[in-house]
Amino acid sequence: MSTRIAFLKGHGTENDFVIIPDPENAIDLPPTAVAALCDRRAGIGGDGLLHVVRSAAHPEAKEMAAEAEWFMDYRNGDGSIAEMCGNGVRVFAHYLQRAGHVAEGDIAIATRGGVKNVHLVKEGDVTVGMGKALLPGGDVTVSVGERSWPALNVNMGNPHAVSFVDDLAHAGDLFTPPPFSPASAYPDGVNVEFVVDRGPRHVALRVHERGAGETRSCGTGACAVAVAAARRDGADPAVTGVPATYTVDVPGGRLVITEHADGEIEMTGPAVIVAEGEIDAEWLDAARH
Ligand SMILES: N[C@@H](CCC[C@H](N)C(=O)O)C(=O)O
Repeated sequence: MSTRIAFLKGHGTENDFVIIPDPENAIDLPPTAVAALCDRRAGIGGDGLLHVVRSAAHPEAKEMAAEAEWFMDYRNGDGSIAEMCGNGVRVFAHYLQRAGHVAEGDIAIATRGGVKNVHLVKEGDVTVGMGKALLPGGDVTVSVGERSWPALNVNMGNPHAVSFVDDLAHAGDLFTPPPFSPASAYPDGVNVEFVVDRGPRHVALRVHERGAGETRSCGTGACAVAVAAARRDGADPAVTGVPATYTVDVPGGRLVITEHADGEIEMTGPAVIVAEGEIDAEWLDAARH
């Protein structure tokens, strides 16, 4: 009889994840195995994978262990590594609470994008301190077919290009990554958000995620969009001294983003676990090669 490995499946505004609890970092998860697990036909299916590891047990997180017991080793659905995942960190924290590893209240989670503070309540939405946005500057252009738009380069730990468009349909089918220029703006690839207005401080987006394709939501992307919208609207909290709150509709739901005068950004949204089960270890072993 083959060994089985526990997994869960969850989502945040329908940005969906395979969750692999592995406190001691004992499970080998090369990119091929991650891509196989995230495959929607031959695997479990997900936009990405949340590898749940104790910080002290992971070489990339050891230095954060004193501050944050758990490390979100985030992988994109194609097996590539990303610095941060905003929807993922809410689902990650919710999993830790459900598994009894943490209690309600404030907890710190280590990510490649630094330690993030998550506020957990008994039931309901989860709020994450996402840190500050960096605006590296430069003129960036994103295009789809014959159309092109200026984009704001926003770094939320991971890279984003935010373009305001007249109609979300202008983003096309998003089957392939939208071309951007200059290539030097994003040497490691980029997540691209297309944004329209829905009302005062209320926008909607579609996103093409690096390493995943078009997804139903992107938490870091929603934060990047709120930052871009605040600059466009003359509501930059660093200038006005007043926090700017934006409602960001995504195809899979709604996120609320507040940027404070000191630049710190908070995101609130749902976190859902939908299933748990076991992976056949022989299948996973074959997927590693
Ligand atoms: N869906 C995520 C972002 C995941 C990482 C991204 N694809 C990247 O490569 O940077 C989110 O909710 O932030």
